[in-house]
Amino acid sequence: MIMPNSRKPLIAGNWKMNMTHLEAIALVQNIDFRLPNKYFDKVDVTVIPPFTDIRSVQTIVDGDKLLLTYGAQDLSEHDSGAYTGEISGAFLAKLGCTYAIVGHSERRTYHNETNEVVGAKARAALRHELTPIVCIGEGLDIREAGKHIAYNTEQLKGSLAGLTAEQIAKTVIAYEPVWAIGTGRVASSDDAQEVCAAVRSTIAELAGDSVAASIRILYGGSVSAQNIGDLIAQADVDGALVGGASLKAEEFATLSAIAAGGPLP
Ligand SMILES: O=C[C@H](O)COP(=O)(O)O
Repeated sequence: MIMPNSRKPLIAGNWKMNMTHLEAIALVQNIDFRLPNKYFDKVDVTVIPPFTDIRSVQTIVDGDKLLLTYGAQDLSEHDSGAYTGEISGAFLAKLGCTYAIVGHSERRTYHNETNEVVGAKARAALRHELTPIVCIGEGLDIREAGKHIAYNTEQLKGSLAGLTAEQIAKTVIAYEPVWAIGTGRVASSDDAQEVCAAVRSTIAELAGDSVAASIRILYGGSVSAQNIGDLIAQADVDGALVGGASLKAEEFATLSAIAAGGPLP
């Protein structure tokens, strides 16, 4: 039986391919200005900028001793060597990253990343003490066919196939229905809960009840300050992977504050 666990919400802002390093500095400073330290007792907030921004973000976070963390949108499954254009987990760890997204649907779609590659990247992240945010999610055809639970369960199992229970315990899972990404068409909170609950049951099968009780499961897809309250209120939704709304400091700070249980900044 999966016992209730008080999981600290995580709000992760995936900037995707937006923001130069100069814009990144301004955005992080703006988020910090709007989100005072008191919120960080109740919510973890992280930004996931493009690789070229990470050094600048590190400088601000370290220099100003911000409680906000940061991560990367991808990493190589390899640690070093002749892999032109790739970025190693070792480099990201040295830059102070906390998280690395793996298997985002945009990587699966545009870069043909398979579950095997996603699993290898998750293991690479863990080798360097980065927390992988492992993304799964169904397309519209699967949702309309009513096969979304089976699809997501299989994608999750495939993506975590090479990981031990101890490694799974150190991951974050993000459920992002592809039809809700960047479309303004958010899944209902019931839809999000249904899949996130299935994810937790699958984690229990793979790694045991205690890991299932403690692992954080995020929802992603058109999350905004308007809908985060309903989403985070669901029993198995522990936060959000936010795209578009994470590029607006005021909205990102507001939705982070809502995830913390308020008050509004
Ligand atoms: O990683 C973030 C997701 O792809 C969601 O993006 P979105 O909030 O712009 O729909």
